[in-house]
Amino acid sequence: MLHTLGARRGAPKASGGDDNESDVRNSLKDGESEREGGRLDSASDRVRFTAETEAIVENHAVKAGVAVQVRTSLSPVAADKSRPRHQRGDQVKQMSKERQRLAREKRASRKSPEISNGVSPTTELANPMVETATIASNEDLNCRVGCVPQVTITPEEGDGPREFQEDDWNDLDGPLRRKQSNSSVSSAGSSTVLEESEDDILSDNETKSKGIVTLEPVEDSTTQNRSWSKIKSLVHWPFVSHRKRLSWIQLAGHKGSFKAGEEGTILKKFSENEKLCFERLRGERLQDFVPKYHGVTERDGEAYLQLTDLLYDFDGPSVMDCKMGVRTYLEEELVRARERPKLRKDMYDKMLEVDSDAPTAEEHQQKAVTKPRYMQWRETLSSTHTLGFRIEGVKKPDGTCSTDFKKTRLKEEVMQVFNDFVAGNKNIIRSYLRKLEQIQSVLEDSKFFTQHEVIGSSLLFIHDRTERAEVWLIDFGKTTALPEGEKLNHRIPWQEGNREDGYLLGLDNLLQLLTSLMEP
Ligand SMILES: Nc1ncnc2c1ncn2[C@@H]1O[C@H](COP(=O)(O)OP(=O)(O)OP(=O)(O)O)[C@@H](O)[C@H]1O
Ligand SMILES: O=P(O)(O)O[C@@H]1[C@H](O)[C@H](O)[C@@H](OP(=O)(O)O)[C@H](OP(=O)(O)O)[C@H]1O
Repeated sequence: MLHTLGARRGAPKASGGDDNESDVRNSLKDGESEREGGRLDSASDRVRFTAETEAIVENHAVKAGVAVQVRTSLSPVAADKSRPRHQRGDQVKQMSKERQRLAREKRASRKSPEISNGVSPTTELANPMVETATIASNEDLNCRVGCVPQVTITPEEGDGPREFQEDDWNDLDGPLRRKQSNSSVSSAGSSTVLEESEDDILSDNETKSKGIVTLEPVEDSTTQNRSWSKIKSLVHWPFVSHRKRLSWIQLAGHKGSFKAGEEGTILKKFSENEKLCFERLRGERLQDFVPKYHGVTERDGEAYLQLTDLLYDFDGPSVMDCKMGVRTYLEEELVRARERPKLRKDMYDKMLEVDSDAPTAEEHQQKAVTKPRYMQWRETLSSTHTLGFRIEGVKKPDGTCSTDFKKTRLKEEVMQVFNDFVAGNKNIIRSYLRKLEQIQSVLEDSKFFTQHEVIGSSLLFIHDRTERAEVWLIDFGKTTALPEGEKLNHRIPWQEGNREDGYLLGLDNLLQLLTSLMEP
């Protein structure tokens, strides 16, 4: 059984809000009215975009049999016409083929979690333009909001529910999925977009972890990692805890994703992608900054990654999870939402909890939004877009946990949370700064980092009363390899197609922000 403590997530929005918040909302709404008109009607769904290129959208409208209305936004993203239209269309086709290939491979490898390649879809790099990393001013925000390609789906009146397709299964079982085992959708059954998408089933608010959890022990596990088995038999653990429940801190992610592992380890639900990342990290200096990976283990037919429990050596630790990057969804997710849009009622509900004005009139009518739409909204509401990272959750030494940072966006607000987190202790800030500098230098040198799009990964800050302070990179569930020979800079602004994630922009900003906390 899992217990959750701490502040309730997504508390109803206080009225008013600061000027910048209303700017965000107005900006989004302006974008919508701008998109009115220019409609291309067709069969099952009506899809509306403010997107990077008309070519991509048109291409998909034909393929997916959906109606599209397109308006190029005035944002820097939309204004980027540097790549020829035919190339942009080809790029999408290539991604689509790549996904189908991955799905075929995934189906073939379903029996064994060990067999899969987890290679990400092929995309090309757009003309890079290096931008000096600075903490974005609040004035930048409107521009940033304008940069967001939006996807809004309105079911056509009179259209029936869409049948669950073979391709939907491919989505369920894609290399980036690890939650399908809970799904009640069977291959024999059918499902509607709204009624039974796997996302709806798995992602309502109650499934998210918000703080302290009790992890179930793992019994009868069979580890596949020989060296770890050897270590286990050689080391005499002070107490046998793998059959005990573990009181643990999980500041983000879905409940039930973790279980207690062998002494000093935790088990995370298997993800092919994440496993590949840990394997590819072998031999890299970056390994010193990620939880040690002890192989795949199985319980009741379910696979888990066995990882070092980063909390293990701490006494009453304070913990903070910062999700890195200017973007929290994969380009692939954006493309998929256009090709086969799925409406998420749970995400609409989460939006309402924070701001009842956030959904558009259509979204209110459908009582649902697409995942990219929700993720983009989360990014602009928080500091993801402006600072390249956001605070997901904090656990303090008194045991209180908070994950109520959805609207923590301004630099000053983020600094305040950090200062509270370290209780104004400059020794701890200094240690964190040292760690972050090391991480920055290791990342800049890392082959792995250069060759991967790092999305949804967090920096986990942990310190305790001894003033020991450590930072680790966690969560590689959505970290995907680039095609052979391609590289990311991680500071170049994201434009759809260039796969840049803004990870280093976020890290630069974190460093700058903590440095200013050192000032008297
Ligand atoms: N190795 C670890 N040691 C200690 N704590 C960890 C470790 N890995 C994860 N956590 C805790 O669990 C939380 C969620 O971790 P993680 O982001 O890996 O999960 P997830 O299910 O992939 O999340 P999401 O659904 O957001 O992608 C973190 O915020 C942190 O509190
Ligand atoms: O933090 P929130 O507001 O609860 O929103 C969740 C958060 O953005 C997660 O990163 C995302 O999981 P992934 O990063 O794995 O996509 C999840 O999508 P999901 O519900 O589809 O799992 C969202 O619901």
